[in-house]
Amino acid sequence: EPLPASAEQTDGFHLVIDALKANDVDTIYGLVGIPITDLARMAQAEGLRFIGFRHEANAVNAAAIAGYLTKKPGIAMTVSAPGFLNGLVALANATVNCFPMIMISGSSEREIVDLAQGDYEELDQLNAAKPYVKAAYRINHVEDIGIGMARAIRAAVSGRPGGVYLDVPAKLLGQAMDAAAGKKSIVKVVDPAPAQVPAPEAITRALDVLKNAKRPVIMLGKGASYAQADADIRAFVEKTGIPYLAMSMAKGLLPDNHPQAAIAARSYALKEADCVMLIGARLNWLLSHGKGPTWGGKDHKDWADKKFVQIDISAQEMDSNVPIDAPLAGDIGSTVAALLKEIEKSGFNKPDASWTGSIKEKSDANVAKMAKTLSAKTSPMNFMTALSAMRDVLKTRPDICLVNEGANTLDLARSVIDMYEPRKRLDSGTWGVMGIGMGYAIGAAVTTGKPVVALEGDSAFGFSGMEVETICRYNLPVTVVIFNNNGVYKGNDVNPTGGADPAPTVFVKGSRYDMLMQAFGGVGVTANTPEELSKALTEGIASGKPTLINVVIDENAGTESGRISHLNPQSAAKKK
Ligand SMILES: Cc1ncc(Cn2c(C)c(CCOP(=O)(O)OP(=O)(O)O)sc2=O)c(N)n1
Repeated sequence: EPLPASAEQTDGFHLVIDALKANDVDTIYGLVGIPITDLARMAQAEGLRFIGFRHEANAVNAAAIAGYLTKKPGIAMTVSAPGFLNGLVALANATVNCFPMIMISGSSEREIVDLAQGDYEELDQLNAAKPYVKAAYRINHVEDIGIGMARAIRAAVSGRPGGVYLDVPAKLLGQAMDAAAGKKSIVKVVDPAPAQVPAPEAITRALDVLKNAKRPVIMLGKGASYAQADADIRAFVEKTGIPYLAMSMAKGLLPDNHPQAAIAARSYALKEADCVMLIGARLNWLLSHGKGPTWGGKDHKDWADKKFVQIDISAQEMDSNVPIDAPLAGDIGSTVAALLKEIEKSGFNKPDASWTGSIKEKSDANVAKMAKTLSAKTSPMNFMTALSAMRDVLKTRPDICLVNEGANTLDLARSVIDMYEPRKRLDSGTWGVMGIGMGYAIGAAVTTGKPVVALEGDSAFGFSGMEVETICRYNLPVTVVIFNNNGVYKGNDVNPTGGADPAPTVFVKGSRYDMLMQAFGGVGVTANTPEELSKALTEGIASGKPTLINVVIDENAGTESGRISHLNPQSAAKKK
């Protein structure tokens, strides 16, 4: 006999799922266990996709990149304490990179945690998360699930996007309430990321600074990619005629072979520019903090005499490193639209051909120099000869995502492999973190439904390599390419003591990563030549099957820490 409608009950399990579905969430990335296993099963039964991982960090990385690609918060789910802590690194990375996501973790009961009475996986997760996330919330009562999820969603995507921690005590899931009241408590968030339009006077000021510049340059950051204002950003670059640079994840916003691309003349452009316009790019370590020799300054503290225009959604970002002459606090889409409108009205004279011509000259010279290195025949392959083969294959598929991490593998691929469409290059980003590879590859494959290529240094791959089983389990169209030079950075290091142990930076020689993929039913290939690499990569992409290409790279190739070796501290005490 069905219960009368008024007596019908719902509970925390169902309301968490209802709240996610009401806000168009269709995928959860996670790793089950107490207390979320049934939540995952019920979510799946109610039509959500639950992608189960082998380590929480990779699940959270997948959710983070899904957030970056869709502008909707990626959703990750972990168990309490150790599962939560495993995911926290990737949640912090999402926050640093401004990727919108929510990590929902089961947690212990407050009354036991607060008396430190030793609960199962006891940890004060809410407070442990706070320093590393944009916002952290706990829901204690079943009737608050709707508003709590709404808060988390809005916190993740509004303003500067970031990682949000949502703490769900085990008891909450079992709490029951009247079904009708439960339905009423679900909140569909209205306009979660409202436009933030800059003040008209800020628009005028910025255009004045740009119009008075003799040698302006635009720097596009991943915030510009994230904005999904691709047509307006392209129109702004082309209408102003200003040469532009792109940070690694902004590559492809305009095609890398665009006539105004200054990427191949980056050092010249940054040194010689008298005005730099930052669009969704922060002046952090990746841009030498906007000062010093990179920017034409005498020493690393010297603020070269340049004018800066900066678009950032956070007003507080301005003057972070050097004074900003024309701050534009607003979302990039609204701000670029307002700049275009003003240019329509008041016009804009393109920079003098002496400036754009000098950049083109430098670019062409550098491209010619690189072409020589790329066309060299080497055996075994080095990074550049392998990248040359990859570049030619990937050029035929501008629509697929390239995930990239490593040291030399990251730095060199960034300059060799051109991107032609926005949001296709997904890499170690702001933190230069290793371990994003398989998580990002899975998140991108699930989100886009298209083939993904993950180009990995062999050490970088090791951080998330077990997820090749996850890739096979869901039969994802991911081709993992490992540049195998037998070690962290290079493979030729020796134990300084002369002892039998391997040097801290080397791995087993001749390792066969391809067999790892075969172990789970995927396709594994070893490539010793550019031809073998091209063939395997073309077939991997076309097959849509999980594929791993173990690329044999000269162990003497590359430099320690790639292009950031200068960040290593030097020992002052020389051992006798
Ligand atoms: C989480 C984490 N651990 C360690 C590092 C340090 N690190 C490490 C360990 C790298 C791997 C370099 O080795 P690789 O084999 O992946 O790269 P190449 O062979 O391309 O140089 S790059 C780098 O900055 C890091 N960035 N992030």
